[in-house]
Amino acid sequence: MLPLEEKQKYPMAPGTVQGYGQAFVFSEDQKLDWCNMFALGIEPQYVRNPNLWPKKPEKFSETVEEYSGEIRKLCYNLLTYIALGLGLKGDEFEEMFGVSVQAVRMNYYPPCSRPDLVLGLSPHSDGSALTVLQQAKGGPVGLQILKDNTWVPIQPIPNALVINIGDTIEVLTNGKYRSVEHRAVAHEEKARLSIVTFFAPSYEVELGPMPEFVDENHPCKYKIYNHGEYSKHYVTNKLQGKKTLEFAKIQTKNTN
Ligand SMILES: O=C(O)CCC(=O)C(=O)O
Ligand SMILES: [Fe+2]
Repeated sequence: MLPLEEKQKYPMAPGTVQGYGQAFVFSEDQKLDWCNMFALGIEPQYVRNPNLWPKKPEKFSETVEEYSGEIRKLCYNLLTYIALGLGLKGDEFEEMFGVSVQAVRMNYYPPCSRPDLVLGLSPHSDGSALTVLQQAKGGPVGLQILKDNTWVPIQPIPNALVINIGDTIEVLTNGKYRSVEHRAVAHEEKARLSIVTFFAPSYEVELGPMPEFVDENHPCKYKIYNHGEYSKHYVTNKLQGKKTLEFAKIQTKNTN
């Protein structure tokens, strides 16, 4: 592992999500997650901050480029099959998304002597369309998803990626496919590393439920909004379950 002073050459500035540090921290009183992150914007080029690309290890940048190129192809393939599975044209999402925004985040969860007192990463859904999550070999179970109000641990499968549906797909399908609420827990003795790719529409894209998923039995749940604004809202708020998705919800009158 790189020494701290090397990592600190690439700091995540307050209110930003790229570089080394802790994201989603908004107050002195906030209980911090037991996790160090290193995050980079990958595509399109304008989301990159070259000053944050580490010079060490020597092959880091080349490896990230190669890995991200392959994951990008995978995401486009997944979106094709998801579209076909939903009865849409295979290239529906690709066309709608424009030049998709891709970012990578490496989450390092050190061992914690009192894992019962902390969370590795607070509950949230991802603000992406799809998330591709890779877990380092030999690490402990850390990822959990919320299913029927119960946190279910996701056993890492060797050489397998975990694919999560993000908020964009939930909105586009008017809730037919829901973004998964998840969190990470720390382990008493073992460190854990996850490498997570977020794949999302271009920031200019206006999103809302597709007409195919709205009818009298399925009223429109989300408004039309700009994805760039949603992303901004997402990264400037605390991780708190699926709360950020409320940004996109059509407010129904409270009839109580
Ligand atoms: O480490 C994990 O398994 C979860 C990471 C995650 O949810 C994220 O980075 O958004
Ligand atoms: Fe996540």
